[in-house]
Formats: sequence, structure tokens, C-alpha cells
Amino acid sequence: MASIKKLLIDSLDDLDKAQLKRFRCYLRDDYKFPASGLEEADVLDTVDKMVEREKQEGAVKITLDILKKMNQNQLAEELEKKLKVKKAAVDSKAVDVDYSEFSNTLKKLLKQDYEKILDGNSHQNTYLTDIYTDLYIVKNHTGGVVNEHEVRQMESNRTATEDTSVMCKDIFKVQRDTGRQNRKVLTLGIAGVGKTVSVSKFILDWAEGKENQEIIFIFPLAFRELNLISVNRSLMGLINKKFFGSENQLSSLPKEEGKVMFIFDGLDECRFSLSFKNSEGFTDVTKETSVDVIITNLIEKNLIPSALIWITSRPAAAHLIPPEHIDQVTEIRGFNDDQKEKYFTRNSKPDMSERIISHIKRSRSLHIMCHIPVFCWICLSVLQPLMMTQENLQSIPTTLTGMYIYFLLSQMKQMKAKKQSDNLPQSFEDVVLKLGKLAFTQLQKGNLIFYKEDLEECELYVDDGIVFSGLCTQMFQAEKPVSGRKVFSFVHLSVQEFLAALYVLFICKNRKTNPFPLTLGDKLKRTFKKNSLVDLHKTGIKNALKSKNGHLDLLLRFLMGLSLESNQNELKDLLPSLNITAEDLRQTCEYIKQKIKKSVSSEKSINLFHCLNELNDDSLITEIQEYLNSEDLSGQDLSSGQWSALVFVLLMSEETQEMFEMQKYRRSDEAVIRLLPVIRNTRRAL
Ligand SMILES: Nc1ncnc2c1ncn2[C@@H]1O[C@H](COP(=O)(O)OP(=O)(O)OP(=O)(O)O)[C@@H](O)[C@H]1O
Repeated sequence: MASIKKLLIDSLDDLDKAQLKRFRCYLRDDYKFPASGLEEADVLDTVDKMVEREKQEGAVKITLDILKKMNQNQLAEELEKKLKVKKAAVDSKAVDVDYSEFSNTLKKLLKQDYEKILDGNSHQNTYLTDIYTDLYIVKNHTGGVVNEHEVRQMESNRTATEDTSVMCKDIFKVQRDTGRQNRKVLTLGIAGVGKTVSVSKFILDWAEGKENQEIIFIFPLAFRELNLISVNRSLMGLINKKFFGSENQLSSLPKEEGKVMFIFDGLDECRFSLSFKNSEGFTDVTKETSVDVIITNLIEKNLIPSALIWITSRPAAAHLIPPEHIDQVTEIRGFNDDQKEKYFTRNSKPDMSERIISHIKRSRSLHIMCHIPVFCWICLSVLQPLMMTQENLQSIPTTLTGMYIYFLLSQMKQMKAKKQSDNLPQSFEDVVLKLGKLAFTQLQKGNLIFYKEDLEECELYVDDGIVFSGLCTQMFQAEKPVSGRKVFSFVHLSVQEFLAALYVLFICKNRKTNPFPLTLGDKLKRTFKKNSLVDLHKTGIKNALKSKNGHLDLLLRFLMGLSLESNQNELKDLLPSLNITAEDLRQTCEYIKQKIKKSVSSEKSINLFHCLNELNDDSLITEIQEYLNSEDLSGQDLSSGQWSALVFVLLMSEETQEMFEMQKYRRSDEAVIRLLPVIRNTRRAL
């Protein structure tokens, strides 16, 4: 345990040069320390001088007093907390509690709970160590628009050059270079990128005695579970009930620094408010209170000041924790290119993995999406059976929509077999359309997690076993009930977006209605005109462009992809005879091009290019490729639409990912601004 002197040094180390100078001035003026020798004193000398003259207790008092005078209240508070912990540790030594038996019981329980996972939510448990592939995790999330759509974030991934990568098992270890240890870490990552898997691996390694053995207790408390606790509990009561089977087993926790760890997975799923401003400074671990008070006070270090805290979250919810309560932010970026290949190699036979990898590399969209582990799992479950049967080679999907259609079809096969054996009343098509309705209505509201009532609004009844008897279990999941209330979600946000698009098309065809919110103008037009597919496309595009965080972007891409005849053929049971004509598609493509030319933001126009890609229209791209092949790349005479096309082509090029020769284009300020998404996405900009 750090000495008092070390605690003082650590505090003053956080002051910059000017602040340290002010600190010394206070010492001189208010505490009459002799000026000689003080002027040039560094942190060590300053602390030495205080302890020499005032002894440890006096030095602490003076330090706290001056820090407060300097308005360094946060530093003063932290120092006070550390001193409290130290005092408690000294006190507890007198009692000398032996926690080893409880620690071993907890390890046994967590080993059982975490050694197997539902891989990508297949209904079979898989050993975590069998599938686990290292992920690319970086220190210091670099900021940016955090509520941007998750797939778009992936595609405009930020530059890798300034990141320091970190292994998940090392996140809480003392850092060799600085000697510091992170106490409170927030790990961000988009849906399906591996946050829960990372946390699980950390816990399993600890429970198996492999890593981080200086920690005595790790208590994983996922927000999904915490949401369901509606009665007041004390922290000790909560821990005892969840981990030791009754309310009164473990009576205290170790007070020494870093011996207890709390892991709060899935902040984005938190359904109660976390109020840090009005926090009451709740310090009693045996007093009952609401769950939000326990969590905020743990994070604020009022409850167990010595505890390590690890919170994971999708980026959009990161703001729920004020930055001053976090020592280190890390970001899980998913698999890098090597890790993607390792994933496929680990999870399929050697000749199969080679074929899968080369297939994915051929399609830029698929290759990009494979940064997300859960998408790798979807690819694996689609491509493996397809590639096993030689004659299917022609029909192996190369577009995003194609991949999801095959995913759906593979589910259909399994479900039909299951339906026969279980004699279930509803058809696959019915269930998928109901899930589609749920997907669409909840996506419009920005919801990714649902409750029983939400399902019932779409005529999906949990109790009649249709959804959970093996039907849909790979697309839709229910969480373990903790106190009777189940939570549901799609296995990945992209699956929700795909089913939503399917539903939109179905509604347009069958009920001749347009499920998107319509503007007044659209409504008026509709009274005079019959509802056409082109109108549906147009309102879809308008709504997606209106969305601030791009929550309809992927739905739009799927909507376009599903409108192609070739894709329709695969889905004739679900979407019979949509009667889409070449003229319809031409009109939609023209409309998209107009929108691109009107210079929407670069992210939006990139998505519109993806839509054109799904519709097999590459005319703008060909135009720009000719320009790229020409000698003069000064970039002066490009129209707005051409600029967008250029950015799209460059983003989709593997070469640009590695290196981008900006100097070829840098003749105008406009070029620099326009090409920003490319610069952000490349590893090396020249
Ligand atoms: N490191 C990994 N190695 C192998 N597979 C992984 C890894 N990480 C994730 N996966 C796969 O991706 C799936 C989703 O991962 P996980 O549940 O950890 O995502 P998440 O980031 O917590 O997503 P969400 O925000 O939706 O909760 C896993 O079930 C697994 O199939």
C-alpha cells in the first residue's frame, strides 16, 4: 500500500508547471516556508519540505488546504478518498479478515457461468476459449460524433496511427511506463464488437487463476440484470444474493486498494437514471437503497473507494458517466485484418477457412463488416454450408443484402424442420413478418432492447413458444431472467435493420401502405396517386437523410438490395410477386443521384452510394474511375456529386486503407475538406 508521502507526490504530480509554482507560492506566503530553496523545488522536494517541517499529518492538511484554495477540488477529493482507504486498510489489518474461502467460492461460480457462451446466440453453448480471438482494443477513444450509426462508424473508422493498443487482461495492471494503475475504465464499442466477450474472458481468466490474481473479488453486474431489481437493497445484500446464495454470508469487503472489482457491462442498456450531480454521498455498504444510488456511489468512490470499476458501453451512451469519474477510456475496434483471418481459421476447417477468407476479401463491403465479430459469425454460418456443396458456388452472396438473405434462408430451413418436429401452428413467414414489424417499429423509436409488452404489440407471444422453441433463436434472443422480467433483442442491430426493411417492402406490397412517416406534401401526393414502390423508396431516402444519427441508413441499403429481382427470387415465399420494373429502379437511382448531387453530408452520400451499389448502378463510380485513371488529379473541376463518388471509390479501395496520397489532390482547400473521410480512414496519409 502506498505511503502517505507517495499519495502526496501522486497528487502534486497532477499539477502542471504553473500550478505547482502557485502551490509553492501559497506555501511561502500562507505557511511561511522559507523562499530560499523553494523556488526551484520539484514535486519531490516540495513534499519533502512539507513532511520535514510539519510531519505527515501536517503535510496532508496543508496540501488539502492549498489544493482547495487553488480550486483543485477534484484533486483534493481524490486525495481525501485515498487517505480514507489507507486508514481503513490500516484499521482492517487489526481485524485481519480471511476472504480466501469466499474468493474461491466466487471463482468456482464464475468459472461455471463464463466458461461457455452462446456464440453469436446459436442455441448451443460453446467453450469461450475455443472461439475467443484477440480483439483490437485501443486506449483513448478519439472522440467524434458518438451517436452516429454504428455501421457508419465502422466504415469511417478513425485513423489507427495515434492509437496505443492494449490487451484486455492488462487494462487494470500497473503501467510500466508511468507506474500508474487505472481504477475506473470505460470501454466503448459498437454493437456486436465483443464487449461482453472481452469482459467474459477477463472474468474467466481470473476465475481460472490465470490473470489478475491480486484481485480478491470480481463482481460482474450487467445493466440488463440491474434494470430488473426494483426493491431496495444494500450493496452487501445485493452481492450476497447474487453470488453467495443468501443475503447474509459475506459481511465485509477488503478495503485495500484494487482488491475488489465491479464490472458493469452494457451501460447503453441502463433503464434507470444515473444522477451524479445529485448524488447523496452514500457510504454505508449495509444500508438499503435503490440500485441507481448503489451504482452511482460505487462509481463516485463513495461506497468502496478502493474498488476497481469497469464499465462497458456502446458509444451513444458514454455520456451517461461524467468524464471526471473515468481514469481511462478504451475502445474495442473489433477485429483487424489479421484477427479476422484468425477468427475464420479458428472456427472452420483449414481449406474452408481459406475459401471463406478469399471470398470475403473479394467484396469490400463484406470485408469491412467483418471488423465486427458477430458479423464474422453470420458469414461463417452462411458461407460454410454453402461452400460445402460444390454446386452452390455460383450463388454465394457478395453483397450485404445477399448475405442477410442467405442467413434468413438458412434459418428458414432449420425452422421448418423444427416446426415439423414440434408441430407448431405458425408458419416461418408469419413469424418473420411479425419480427419485422417489431424490428421496424422499435428501430423508428431508436430501441434495440424490448420487453414482453413490445413483442405482444406485434402479436409475438413469449408463452406460446413460437419464438423460443428453436424458431428464430439465431436472430432473436432473450436474456436470462434475473427477477422474472425478460429482455429481448435481435442478435445484432444489422439483423433488426434487415428484418425491418423486409417488413417495409411487405407492407408496401400487401397493404399498399407506406410505413415511413410522411411529410404533408407526400400525404397530399398520395391522395392523387396510387402508392408505388418508387414512392416508398423516396420516402425511405428522405427519412434516412433526415435522421441525425443515421439510424435508418442500413435499413435503406437493405431496402434497395431487397428490391432487386435477383434477390426477390430468393425470397418468393416471403415477398411474392412484388412486380418491380426496371423503370421503377431507374427512377429510384435517378432520385438517389439527385440527392448526392445536392451535396448532402459526406457520410450521407457514402450511404447513398452503397444504395446505388445494392441496386447495381455504378454509373457515377465509372465516371469517377475514369477521372482517377487520368493524369490530372488536381480536383478543381469536380461537381459535388463527383466529389462524393471520388470519396466513396477511395474509401472502398483496399490500397487507400493502407496509404492515401493526399498530395495528388491537394490543390484546393475544398479538396482537403471533401477528402476528410478518406484521410480519417487511412493508416498513412501522405
Ligand atoms: N473476441 C471474440 N472472439 C470470437 N468471437 C467473438 C469475439 N467477440 C465477439 N465475438 C462474437 O460476436 C458475438 C457478439 O459479441 P458481444 O456480445 O461480446 O458483443 P457486444 O459488443 O457486447 O455487443 P452488444 O453491444 O450488442 O451487447 C459473440 O456472441 C461472438 O459470437
